[in-house]
Amino acid sequence: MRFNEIKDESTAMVNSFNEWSTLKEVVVGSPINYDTQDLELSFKVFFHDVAYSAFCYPYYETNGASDRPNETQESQGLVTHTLKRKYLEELNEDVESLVSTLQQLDIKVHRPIALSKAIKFETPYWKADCIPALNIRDQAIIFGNEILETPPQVRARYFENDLLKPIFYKYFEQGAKWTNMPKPIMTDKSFDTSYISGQNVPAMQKVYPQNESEFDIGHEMMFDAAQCIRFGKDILINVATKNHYLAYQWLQRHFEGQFNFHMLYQFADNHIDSIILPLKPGTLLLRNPQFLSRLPAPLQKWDIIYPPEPTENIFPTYEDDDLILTTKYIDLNVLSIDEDKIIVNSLFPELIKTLEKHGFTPIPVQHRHRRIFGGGFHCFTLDTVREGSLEDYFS
Ligand SMILES: NC(=[NH2+])NCCC[C@H](N)C(=O)O
Repeated sequence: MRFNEIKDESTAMVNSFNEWSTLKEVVVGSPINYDTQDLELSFKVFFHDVAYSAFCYPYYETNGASDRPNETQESQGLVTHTLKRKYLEELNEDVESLVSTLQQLDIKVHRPIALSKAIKFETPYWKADCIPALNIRDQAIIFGNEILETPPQVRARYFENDLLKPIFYKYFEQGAKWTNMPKPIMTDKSFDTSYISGQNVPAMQKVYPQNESEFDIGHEMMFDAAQCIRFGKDILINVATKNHYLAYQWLQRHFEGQFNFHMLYQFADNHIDSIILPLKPGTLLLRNPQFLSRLPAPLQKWDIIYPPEPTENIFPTYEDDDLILTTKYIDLNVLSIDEDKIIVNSLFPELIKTLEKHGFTPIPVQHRHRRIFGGGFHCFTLDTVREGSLEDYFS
């Protein structure tokens, strides 16, 4: 029997074991039609660390809704935040310049399907507004020749990876393994909120109400790929909740004998690629010395580069009704082209200087609205093909 093949001979075999080996192919996310954020439980839990104060009082204290001009409450109670057009247009310009920079470096760039319009969807359990495949680091990771899709933590991202399917099929045709972790039902009770309540958040029930459902099955596996950092055979994995812990167990069993997972306990609420990024074997970018003693022993012997403390003036000035979704450390989220060249935000020249001092060659690209759209260059990309093979950097 013969089937039509969608083989694209110029696409190579998926091969990526770490964050720094010479980059050959990469997926760059698309911000098209990123208009809306649903301010519901999963979103608020996910962005708690940074956005908590923005979501909360006095609006939610009183009625759970908001009177800000760019927020609306639909009849079913879903509060949505509308992102400003200007930010989206400027973001799109910056993403396009990232794409052309990568192409000039002779790297093959794949793009997801762009969201053609705002899409509302519902599962048997809840409703959401689709988010485009922009922060594509978050829900997929490459382990060698395997594409692994992780189980979403934000409801609006449930179908986001569908926008990557044409790319994953191309790699599948080239021989990639392709695995999905179990998808969560995601009722309110699926979320372990102990990380948040552990911080003594007042009025937990008001801000993060968890209603009962007949479909409740307890805490589920929910976890993002961006909670992992790859060092060949060894993988760091941030675990802050029971939801993450279940995923950690899944990964250990699935990759037993292939990869070692080193748990970092509550390094952050979820993603760690604005805290730690290895730049080459023996050299690590680390947000600050507080994290050093909590790293696996072999890494504590590496050369550590601490980025300069970011100042507010490297960010655009935002208005009261804008939702800031990242810490000021987001520009640490660089993308390595190889062991020398690194794509760095041109708006953080102090970081560029620091990297130059350590012998790297930064390639500046402008990225203005990283705090509004929740990601830097590492978040916006998925490095599907890098040179090299499985190696042990820890012994
Ligand atoms: N893969 C990502 N989307 N990473 C973004 C991490 C941002 C991090 N939570 C911070 O606030 O600095």
